[in-house]
Amino acid sequence: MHLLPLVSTEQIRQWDHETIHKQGVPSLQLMEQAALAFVRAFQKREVEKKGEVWVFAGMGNNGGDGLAIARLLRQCGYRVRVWILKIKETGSPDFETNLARWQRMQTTTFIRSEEDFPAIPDDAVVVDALFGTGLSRPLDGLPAALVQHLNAHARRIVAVDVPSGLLPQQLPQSDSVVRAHLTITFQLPKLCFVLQDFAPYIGEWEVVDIGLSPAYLPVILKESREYLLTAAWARNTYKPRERFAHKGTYGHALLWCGSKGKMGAAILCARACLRAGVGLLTVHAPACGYVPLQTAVPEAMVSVDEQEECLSSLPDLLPYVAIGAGPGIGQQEETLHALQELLVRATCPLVLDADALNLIAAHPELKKYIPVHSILTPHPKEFERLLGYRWQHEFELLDSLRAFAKQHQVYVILKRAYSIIACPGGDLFFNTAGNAGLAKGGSGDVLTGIITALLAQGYSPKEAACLGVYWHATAADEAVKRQALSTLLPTDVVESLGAVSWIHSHMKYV
Ligand SMILES: NC(=O)C1=CN([C@@H]2O[C@H](COP(=O)(O)OP(=O)(O)OC[C@H]3O[C@@H](n4cnc5c(N)ncnc54)[C@H](O)[C@@H]3O)[C@@H](O)[C@H]2O)[C@@H](O)CC1
Ligand SMILES: [K+]
Repeated sequence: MHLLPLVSTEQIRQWDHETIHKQGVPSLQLMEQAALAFVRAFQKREVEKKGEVWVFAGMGNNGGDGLAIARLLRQCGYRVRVWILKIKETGSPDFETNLARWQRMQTTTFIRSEEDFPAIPDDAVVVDALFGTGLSRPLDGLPAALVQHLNAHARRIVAVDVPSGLLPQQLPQSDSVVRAHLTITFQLPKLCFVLQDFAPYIGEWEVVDIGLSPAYLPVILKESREYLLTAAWARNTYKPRERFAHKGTYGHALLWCGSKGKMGAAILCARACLRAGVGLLTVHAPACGYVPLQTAVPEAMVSVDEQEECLSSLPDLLPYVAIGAGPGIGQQEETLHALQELLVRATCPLVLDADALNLIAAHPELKKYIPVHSILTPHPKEFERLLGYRWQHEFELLDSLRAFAKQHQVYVILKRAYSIIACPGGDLFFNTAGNAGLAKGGSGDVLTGIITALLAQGYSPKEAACLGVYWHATAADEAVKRQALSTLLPTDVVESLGAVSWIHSHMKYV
């Protein structure tokens, strides 16, 4: 387990409710725990205490959190000021209690109209505690004006739980949503945190544990259809090498890749496949690839195509338990025919990438031949070609991914920042590891090699897709410790596959 469910605000409210009413944790105590968790994260990130912290609080529980945070930050030595958006007579009970506690230490200023908006100093950090998950509709009137004032004048905004004005289940359409630089959110990440359309509002984000009852987590996990991949999950899923293993234990993979001018793709893919633990590897490549492959990847066997410059045939497929196809193959007519034959004849799931996907997109009649449980690894443009249309927004993208995976009974990996893995059963997995150094030709070839290796070693297609994405990304994170984002090469990612920390807990020195 150890996957993190990405939740809706409804789910998290239900969890709050269960913790308060079934586990008997008073809501005021929960608020204090939330504030404390927030302050710990805040302290690590906002170490400068030169400027003041300006807390803007609403009158619901998010505002109550803000007041408790103000008190705790003050105790930690920050200079804190509090503004309260006064839109009604009385706030929630926990807000009122925390207001009284704060007012015993320091005064507050109430904002009743736009004339009350303060000029915000450049060195102040704004804590946005106006509205949280209780918001029911987009902001308007005075709250909307205050949000716009903060967006226009605050140099740094840290949001409590969610940026105020954001409705996590709806696209942000108005400009009355706080544009936070950092969001410190409670207990679990919300689905919108991994969606591109929400990124300008959420900024960086961090999840803090506020101590909601673990007894309720299984209910959330059961209901959830979207998850975040984590190191703990990867550690659990990864199968360590067995003492009495031999090369046959870890499968014989075939990579069907390369063409003249693109043999590098085949080489990168093959190196990644070997590093990711495959027992035996054969690369089927055009004749022009024979010497480069044998030289650059001596561990791999090479099966030579009849054609000099592009793929036109298949080897006997019987020996192989996993097949990766596509890197560097080009889109020649002969290759198209051979690809169709591969799709028809393969008896194991395939990993399909790059021009294999483009050929399928250009000849949609091929889709019906894709073996069930194959793994497709398009980047957004390739997925758009496969779909035949462009999605308008991220929620539509998620629907399209699910529908495509279900219709064709395949796993789709949408490669981008926060890659998404869509499963035929409807589950979505999100990866938040990795970095912009991966935005370079050759990164996809490495991913295909890793996933093919995992399939060959007996991982299920779902595990191979998810673990492959996570391994690739965390290897890139490891590699940038010695490289800049701009200088990172796919080769560095391959070389770092063995350096990721989650893999090493399995080493047994006996
Ligand atoms: N006991 C709990 O349930 C906990 C809640 N926590 C905090 O509580 C937050 C949720 O608190 P609440 O449910 O009180 O709600 P919020 O504090 O998010 O805001 C709701 C308040 O805004 C008003 N409101 C809603 N929509 C509005 C709109 N469009 N324009 C103007 N006013 C509007 C409501 O009448 C209500 O007073 C979470 O985000 C989190 O910060 C944490 O303290 C942890 C524990
Ligand atoms: K907020």
